[in-house]
Amino acid sequence: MDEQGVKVKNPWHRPVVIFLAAVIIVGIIIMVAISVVQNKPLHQKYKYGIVLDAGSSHTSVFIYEWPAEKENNTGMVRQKHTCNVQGKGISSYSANPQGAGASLQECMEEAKQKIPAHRHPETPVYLGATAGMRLLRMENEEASDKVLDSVAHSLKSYPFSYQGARIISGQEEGAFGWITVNYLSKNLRKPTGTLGALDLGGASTQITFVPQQNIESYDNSIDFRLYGNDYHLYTHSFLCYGKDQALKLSMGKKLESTLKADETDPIELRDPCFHPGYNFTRTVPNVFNTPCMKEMKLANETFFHVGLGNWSQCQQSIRKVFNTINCPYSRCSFNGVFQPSVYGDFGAFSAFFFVMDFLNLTSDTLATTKQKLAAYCSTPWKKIVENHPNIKEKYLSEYCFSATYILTLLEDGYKFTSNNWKDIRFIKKIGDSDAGWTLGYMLNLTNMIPAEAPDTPLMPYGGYVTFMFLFSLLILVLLLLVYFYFRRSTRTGQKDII
Ligand SMILES: Nc1nc2c(ncn2[C@@H]2O[C@H](COP(=O)(O)OP(=O)(O)OP(=O)(O)O)[C@@H](O)[C@H]2O)c(=O)[nH]1
Ligand SMILES: [Ca+2]
Repeated sequence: MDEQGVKVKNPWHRPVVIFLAAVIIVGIIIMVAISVVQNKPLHQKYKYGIVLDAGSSHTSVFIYEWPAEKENNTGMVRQKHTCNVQGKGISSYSANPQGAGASLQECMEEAKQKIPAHRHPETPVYLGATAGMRLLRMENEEASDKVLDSVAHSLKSYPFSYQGARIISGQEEGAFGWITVNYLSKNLRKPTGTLGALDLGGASTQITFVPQQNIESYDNSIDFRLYGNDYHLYTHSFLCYGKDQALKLSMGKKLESTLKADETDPIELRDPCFHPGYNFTRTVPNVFNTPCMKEMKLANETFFHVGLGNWSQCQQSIRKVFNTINCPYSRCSFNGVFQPSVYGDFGAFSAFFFVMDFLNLTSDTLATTKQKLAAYCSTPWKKIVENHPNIKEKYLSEYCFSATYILTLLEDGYKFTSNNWKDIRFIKKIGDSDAGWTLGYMLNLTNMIPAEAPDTPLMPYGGYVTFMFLFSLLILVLLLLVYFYFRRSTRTGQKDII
């Protein structure tokens, strides 16, 4: 047979094959491109929320953002921006309530810049005040109402959706801190354990965790149903046991035992919680100007606060602020408050972190922590100042007291031991969001954590794209294999004929 006859029989004519292959490849590219583009999350569409944390020592403004179509998924809300309000907390404006509202202006203007204008009207803004305002309300309810009115008036003047300014309860503060850390750690939709929350503020401190034992007091129990799981939480907030109020309590006790009411000479308060060589003149009313203590009338208006730098004596003096005598339950932390045994891992944030991080004590054993702290406390004040020229002296002078207070609170108060000390993680942030009550508060008020788990798509977006890609690749490989197979068999046929 001649060559022409063979050519006519060959169905795999080159141009046709190239054309077909090109069409298939282009088809596959289009298919993958469409699947990517069509299913891409619309990440331009973000929603926003603003929460003001009006703490006892200062106010912070938190701006959160989340993809509009994924608001019910855990871990989707993230902190976009924070702004620290200049000056002290809003409770310090009791004598000048208008000043409280005015103090928020700078940070609220910043919020206007950070959030796209077309989202302003739908962006909720909440203000929650904590222990500083709880104390002011105890002292002077009219003044605390005026301060709240002032901040409410100020917040309403912005183009956001004002949702209220109120004093949150200690239970809320503890529970929302727990929700925040577990939401950010993505613990809430998994069967794994949860993270307890330890928050140390200036005026109060909170402990919240899922206990193994029964909760014997109604006030300390709080229930949540989140993403289809039930959580039975233990929580307690100790008013007056934030680190600033605890310092006053501790100094007040020392003053009471040192000073006599008829004393007229300038007197010295020799304090083991401050560095040797530290000497500062303080006024007596400045220690007792808190509803956390009974006022003490003293002849002296001022006293010399003199440091001794003795860690173990400091701990002895701090123990006196915890009352461990009366416990009407099977077990207590202190001051007659029920507490089950601490259980599981804990995230310890705010001042727990600031203090332990500054002293490099976030990852030591309890014994090493104590040794290092003892050495730090006995370091002369002059040397401490030399070593840290850029830190405010007020903060710097208090680290020995604060860290000793933290150890005593955790060990003697909450009953952590050297065995479970490693379960405490000193943290500031999880991902890029701060640990604190504000995120949990917003998630709760915007119903962003549903009680039941939302339906999930059959396949996640990433899995879908990968599947489409691999499947297309498989088709291409098969086509190529078929092509080469036929080409070979055609050639073999030609040879046979020749
Ligand atoms: N060393 C140090 N201390 C800080 C820092 N920020 C805040 N503090 C102090 O740490 C303590 C606790 O601060 P926060 O957690 O902000 O307390 P708060 O929210 O104002 O107080 P509460 O209303 O009791 O929660 C206060 O005594 C603050 O003065 C910091 O960056 N470094
Ligand atoms: Ca706080």
